[in-house]
Amino acid sequence: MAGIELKHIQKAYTVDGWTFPVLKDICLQIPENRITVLLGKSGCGKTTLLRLVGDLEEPNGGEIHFAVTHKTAFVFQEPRLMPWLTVWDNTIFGLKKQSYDTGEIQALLETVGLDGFQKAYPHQLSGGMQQRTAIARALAYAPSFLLMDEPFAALDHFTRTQLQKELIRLQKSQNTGILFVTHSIDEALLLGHKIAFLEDGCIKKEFLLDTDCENRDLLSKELIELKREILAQLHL
Ligand SMILES: Nc1ncnc2c1ncn2[C@@H]1O[C@H](COP(=O)(O)OP(=O)(O)OP(=O)(O)O)[C@@H](O)[C@H]1O
Repeated sequence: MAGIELKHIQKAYTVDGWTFPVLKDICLQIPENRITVLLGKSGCGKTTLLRLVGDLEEPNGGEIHFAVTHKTAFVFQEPRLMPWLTVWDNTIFGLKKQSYDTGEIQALLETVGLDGFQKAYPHQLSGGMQQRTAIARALAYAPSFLLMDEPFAALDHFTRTQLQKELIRLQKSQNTGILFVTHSIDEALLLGHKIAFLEDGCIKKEFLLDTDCENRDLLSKELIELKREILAQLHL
């Protein structure tokens, strides 16, 4: 099996003696080398699902199947960099000394647009550059799947648009699978090869997009129609 398969995943939390289900019956195929977007309203359980896939939490029921070899790395909404470390040292943070190639790390920093900033500290970077460092750190680990939890939500429109484009380029060049959480329909339409709409603890609908991510136009007839279809799911 290639990619990740979620079979009838359940997850409930107990707070103050009261147990409530968040994920009731999640079935989803997350393909390798593609961007799968998990889209849904605030509080519907997107982060919970991402944490289960990243093995940060255990499901109460169901199964998660991975391809034989897999490595996951996270990128969160906040960059979560070490303030006392440079861009370079943040990027290699967590890697064993002999396990990386200096030339490859340099190439990675060039790819994410941070060449020349290797010696800069986080406070000397813009928000977008900090998030690029977080992406470089995750990619330095050479994951088969990158798990991204609203990584651009805190950025301004222009930086967000630029990083979305860069992510599409990076995904192609690194051939990494991405599970990307967002509650922005536009972001889902721009990035997703597959969009999984999460509601009421289940994947209510999946949308597959044929067009190459690099050539998407939110104002195209195809994407406007798809946006209408997604909005219709929201019952607003
Ligand atoms: N560790 C926890 N203990 C108890 N309840 C939790 C825990 N983590 C999440 N929850 C609850 O699970 C529900 C889903 O939370 P989750 O963060 O997965 O949603 P989300 O879709 O990612 O939301 P948002 O888009 O606002 O980030 C919420 O009601 C939240 O309060």
